[in-house]
Amino acid sequence: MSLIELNGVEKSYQMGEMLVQALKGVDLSIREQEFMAVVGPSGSGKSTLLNLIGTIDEPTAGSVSLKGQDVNKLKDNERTELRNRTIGFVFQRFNLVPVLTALENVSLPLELQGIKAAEARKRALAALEEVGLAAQVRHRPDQLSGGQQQRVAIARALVTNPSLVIADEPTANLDSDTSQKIIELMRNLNTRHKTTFIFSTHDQRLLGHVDRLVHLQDGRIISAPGAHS
Ligand SMILES: Nc1ncnc2c1ncn2[C@@H]1O[C@H](COP(=O)(O)OP(=O)(O)OP(=O)(O)O)[C@@H](O)[C@H]1O
Repeated sequence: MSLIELNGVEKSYQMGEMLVQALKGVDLSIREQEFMAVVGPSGSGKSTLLNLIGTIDEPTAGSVSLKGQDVNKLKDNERTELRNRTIGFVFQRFNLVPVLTALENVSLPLELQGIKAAEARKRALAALEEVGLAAQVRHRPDQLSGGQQQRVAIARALVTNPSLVIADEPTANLDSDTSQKIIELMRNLNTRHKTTFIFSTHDQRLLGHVDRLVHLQDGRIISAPGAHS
């Protein structure tokens, strides 16, 4: 079974008088454990696509299914619950809570799920060790480099054991060496945990590790070869 299935997905935004068609009929099936990149020029619809896959936005037409469930047919609270249980997010600007330490940032999603503080800290510590930040757990975001902050964000996305991690331009604010290392880290975690990863990028040099490349242009997929092709 596919983890995610998009059928005939369209997305339009009303901008005053103008209708912007961000996605114009996208069919896409994403399997468990895939490591997939979405590329395309600015404005081609990458963020729109990731937001739909992440169930944080709804299509204007067509359907998005996650684990066999048509997301549009769920009530708001059911969709939020499915999202919290299934998907982790990594952002371009890291989006860490500035006043919290790395450990507290990574513990937070677990505590929000009602997991006791001691258990949450234990799991957060293990996640931070996995991304190579054992020595920085007590640092606040402003005491970490950009690459380290993104590692904290990746640990935070993974600590709840999601099936899928969505990363919208996770390396946009990083230099090219650090960007490579972040993609390699995501690839390692993908292999080790069998978590599906979908990330968007403008950087062709980061595509060496991917199973699949989805190329968007003007709201349409222009190539989406199968895994390992
Ligand atoms: N909330 C919105 N309201 C109106 N138009 C939007 C909105 N979000 C996106 N768009 C438009 O939809 C189209 C696709 O935008 P999207 O952000 O998905 O592209 P992108 O490929 O992620 O671009 P970039 O690489 O610059 O981030 C663009 O024309 C954009 O202006």
